[in-house]
Amino acid sequence: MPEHGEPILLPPADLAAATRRAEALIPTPYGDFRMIAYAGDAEDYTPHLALVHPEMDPKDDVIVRLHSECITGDLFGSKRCDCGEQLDRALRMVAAGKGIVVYLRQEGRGIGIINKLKAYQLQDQGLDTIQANLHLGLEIDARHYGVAQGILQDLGIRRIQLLTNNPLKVDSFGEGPIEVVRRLPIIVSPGEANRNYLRTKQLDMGHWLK
Ligand SMILES: Nc1nc2c(ncn2[C@@H]2O[C@H](COP(=O)(O)OP(=O)(O)OP(=O)(O)O)[C@@H](O)[C@H]2O)c(=O)[nH]1
Ligand SMILES: [Zn+2]
Repeated sequence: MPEHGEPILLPPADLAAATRRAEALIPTPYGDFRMIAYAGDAEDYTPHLALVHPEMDPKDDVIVRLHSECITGDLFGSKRCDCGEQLDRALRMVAAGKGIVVYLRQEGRGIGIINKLKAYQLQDQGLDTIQANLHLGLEIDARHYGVAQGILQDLGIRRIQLLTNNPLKVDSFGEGPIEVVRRLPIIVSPGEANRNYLRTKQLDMGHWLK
């Protein structure tokens, strides 16, 4: 076990190995979705989740949101980030546009909730979201999107309209089998608690927030 303060090495994420494990219809305030769980291991308690509109047509340019897990924002409405509002907006857009939300279990940009809470504590001491990860000996962004591409392929999708402000997310599709035909912005108005965070994302992480 690493001593306190030592860098924590995360296991290499073999995310592309996830396969379809179970599915069921989930009625939500946004409408009905087919929820499909994808995991490398059938006993995985945190599988990636695809919420698929019942009339999604894989031959369309499907509206897709790849949403990285944020327990604080998605579940509890934390105002420190924009995730909860983005998820709400994405679910609305996907419900209206017969698309898909892929909920990727990459909490805290892939460092997990324990490290994210430590990073928040450092941010309360004056570090920004990038410096806090680095101070913990962790990557600024440890996420991978290969698994999401595997999920989209499993659903028969070839062309997508991607809901994101993050250039790295668009770039992750590279020359792969899924073509991003359009990027759709998903911008949340800043509030008091997330203003600095959003400014760092825009100025230092290159997010398209204008
Ligand atoms: N390590 C760390 N993770 C954070 C912090 N704030 C939010 N997150 C995580 O960041 C992830 C969301 O990333 P964002 O940069 O907000 O958005 P994105 O998914 O890269 O880009 P969009 O598609 O435009 O939303 C989620 O996994 C959150 O848990 C933070 O201060 N530190
Ligand atoms: Zn968040």
